[in-house]
Amino acid sequence: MSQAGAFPPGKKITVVFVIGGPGSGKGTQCSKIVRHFGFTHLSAGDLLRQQVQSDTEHGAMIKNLMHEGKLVPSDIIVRLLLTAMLQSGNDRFLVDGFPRNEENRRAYESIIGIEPELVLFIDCPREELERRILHRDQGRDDDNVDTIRKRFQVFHDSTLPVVLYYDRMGKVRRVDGAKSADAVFEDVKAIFTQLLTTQVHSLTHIYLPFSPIDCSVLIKP
Ligand SMILES: Nc1ncnc2c1ncn2[C@@H]1O[C@H](COP(=O)(O)OP(=O)(O)OP(=O)(O)O)[C@@H](O)[C@H]1O
Ligand SMILES: Nc1ccn([C@@H]2O[C@H](COP(=O)(O)O)[C@@H](O)[C@H]2O)c(=O)n1
Ligand SMILES: [Mg+2]
Repeated sequence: MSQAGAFPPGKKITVVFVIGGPGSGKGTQCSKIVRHFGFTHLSAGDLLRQQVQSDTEHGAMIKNLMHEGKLVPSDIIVRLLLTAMLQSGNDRFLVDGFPRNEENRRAYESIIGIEPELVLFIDCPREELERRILHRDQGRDDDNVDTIRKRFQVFHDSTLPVVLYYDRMGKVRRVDGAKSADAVFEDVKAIFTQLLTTQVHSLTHIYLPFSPIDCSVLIKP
């Protein structure tokens, strides 16, 4: 049963999925989008790392799966995303690093059920991805050569098919992630500007079922 009704009624919730290989720049671009467009950035990986750090019920299992570059059960990550969305009080969300596979996508549709407006796909060659991650000094347990290789395999085998699914729906906006972070954001900025302009335009064309003169028939003599 979808929890879409858990959001305040009458509030349009905008969800954008941000998908790309490990190290493609999802977090980097999401930080820029937040500053420029006022979205709430929900990093699936960060939500899971918080579970590990706070040693929750699933913390140990999540830690082991992340160390292996494997994906955690979809209901866990989807319920973490839902809780974060509801707690934020915002109505615009960047869901970073999700969905990662078909199971993620189906669990999201079943539990949250808010169709993404767009899927931002940050495309970047593998050699560049590996270079970035091995130079990234964030102390992540999964930024080692072995785990990186497994994460790449998951991205290729499980995540790219999800990008294809949304591409068939015309929802994917691809950017060249190999450019500089600022140059990538120029492309990202154009995509989000178009999205939000279209949304404002659609709101100003709300259909009124009757013209003002019709009201006269409702006024008792
Ligand atoms: N366009 C870019 N050019 C060069 N370096 C970049 C670019 N974008 C991000 N980086 C750097 O590459 C590393 C990975 O970036 P980031 O953490 O944003 O990627 P990510 O897609 O969120 O990765 P992960 O999936 O592992 O969380 C960081 O050190 C970041 O500073
Ligand atoms: N939908 C997801 C997203 C992430 N994970 C696990 O977290 C790891 C790190 O993700 P980043 O986006 O921060 O790179 C990822 O390798 C997975 O182990 C997940 O299980 N499901
Ligand atoms: Mg990231």
